[in-house]
Amino acid sequence: MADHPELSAEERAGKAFPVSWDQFHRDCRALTWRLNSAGPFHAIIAITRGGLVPAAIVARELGVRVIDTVCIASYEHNKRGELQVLKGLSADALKLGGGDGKGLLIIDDLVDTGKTARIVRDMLPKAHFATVYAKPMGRPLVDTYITEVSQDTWIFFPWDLGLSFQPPMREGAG
Ligand SMILES: O=P(O)(O)OC[C@H]1O[C@H](OP(=O)(O)OP(=O)(O)O)[C@H](O)[C@@H]1O
Ligand code: HPA
Ligand SMILES: [Mg+2]
Repeated sequence: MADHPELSAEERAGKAFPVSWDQFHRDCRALTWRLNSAGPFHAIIAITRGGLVPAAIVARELGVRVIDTVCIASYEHNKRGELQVLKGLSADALKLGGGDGKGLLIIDDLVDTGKTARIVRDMLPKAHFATVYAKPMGRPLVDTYITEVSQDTWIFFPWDLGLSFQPPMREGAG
């Protein structure tokens, strides 16, 4: 190990914000309530992979049946790597959005630094951009979100969590 090992994004974040499946489902429904008045939308564009889960829930609630993906990888576990666009928008979805994204709904699970959002916004400048959670740096790039957490918070999504023993809060209690 190096003398000064680089801190991961999660370690830098410091605070933990774990989200259960129930909570996530409720937050996605709350997001849909807000989006309902911003639509109608011709199609949903999910930013993979984290955007796939909220996109499925929102699509069900709004009755949207055309769903495309923009596949972007930026974090390897909790370390940020180079942003990579692995797959762009399909020609069909681009056409539905008239070339500039009008009437399309882009969905991701969260916006953190905003770098992922910036790439997709540049692809579809007139699309509506929604995330379930937002941190201050990325928030200006999002049109609709539900919960803001501080920049030094790390959000743990239910698909990355499992049940485990929790020691009592008071030291020595048993
Ligand atoms: O605002 P940013 O700093 O760009 O970070 C936000 C992005 O990071 C995460 O995706 P990640 O690249 O880790 O891939 P995943 O969705 O496949 O987990 C998250 O799902 C967002 O897409
Ligand atoms: O807070 C976060 N949680 C999970 N994935 C992330 N990717 C960027 N920020 C986060
Ligand atoms: Mg993602």
